[in-house]
Amino acid sequence: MTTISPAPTPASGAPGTRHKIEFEEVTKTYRTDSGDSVQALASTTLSIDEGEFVCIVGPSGCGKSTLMQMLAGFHQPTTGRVLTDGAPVVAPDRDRGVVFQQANLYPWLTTRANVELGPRLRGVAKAERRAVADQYLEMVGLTKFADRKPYELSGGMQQRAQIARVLANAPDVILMDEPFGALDALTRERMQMELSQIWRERRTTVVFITHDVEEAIFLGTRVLVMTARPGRVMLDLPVQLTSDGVAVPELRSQANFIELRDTVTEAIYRAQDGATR
Ligand SMILES: Nc1ncnc2c1ncn2[C@@H]1O[C@H](COP(=O)(O)OP(=O)(O)OP(=O)(O)O)[C@@H](O)[C@H]1O
Repeated sequence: MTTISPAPTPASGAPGTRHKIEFEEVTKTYRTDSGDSVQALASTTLSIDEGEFVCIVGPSGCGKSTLMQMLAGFHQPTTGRVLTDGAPVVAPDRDRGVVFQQANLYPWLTTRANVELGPRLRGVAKAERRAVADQYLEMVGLTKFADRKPYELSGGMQQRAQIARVLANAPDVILMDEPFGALDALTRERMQMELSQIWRERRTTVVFITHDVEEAIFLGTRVLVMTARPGRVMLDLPVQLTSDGVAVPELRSQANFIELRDTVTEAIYRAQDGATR
């Protein structure tokens, strides 16, 4: 039976334990072009351990992408600190690979050249980087399309190529912002299975934003639900549906899956209601 426990206290590790990712009382307020302030994130303290697959859900505009962009190093917090391996995040870094909703492949490069790009920019020798690219292209089922240009690939294939490109950079942490949001239902399910498989093989720390509650529970080892803006984590649920944490399609009809889905959905409704009051 899946355990549902209340959100852990902010510093959930033992004293002196170093987490993979830490948010220490992080807030974010944007200043718009017209001079207004928009507080996207309320004070957020959160820790994520190595190998966790953390899914973040919440109402539209609640600050999910803001949280991830600070973790990626695209934005700095207004107050507080974001740390990885105990060091403040000050800029984007190849240790944190980002997969966006729309695959952002370079259109003039072949699929293989796109995947090879990271190792190439790091000065990895040609034979080695080609071997790395081919390994990941095979992993995502794109070997036959290695010499094609992105426009010759379907949306799902481009997304797989983007994932291969991120993996080829051997990041410590993979950040995914609604990576399957633009895909049709069938492709989306296939991609979820592939991602789960990749995670089983590598156990890379993953932070994954989605609007799809079932996707979050299916993939995550932990699901965070955020309140409406200014966002903060209102629910922090561990998910243990299989012994190795890997998703299989049958999970969706299990009673504990449905129970978790209802708990998370109800929390999102509460968050939305809170926003409209
Ligand atoms: N660069 C920016 N300048 C001003 N306001 C911003 C900026 N980026 C985001 N915001 C505002 O901050 C709030 C949170 O945005 P964010 O994109 O983080 O939410 P989200 O939860 O990812 O939304 P969605 O689920 O719709 O993608 C929103 O009100 C948004 O309009």
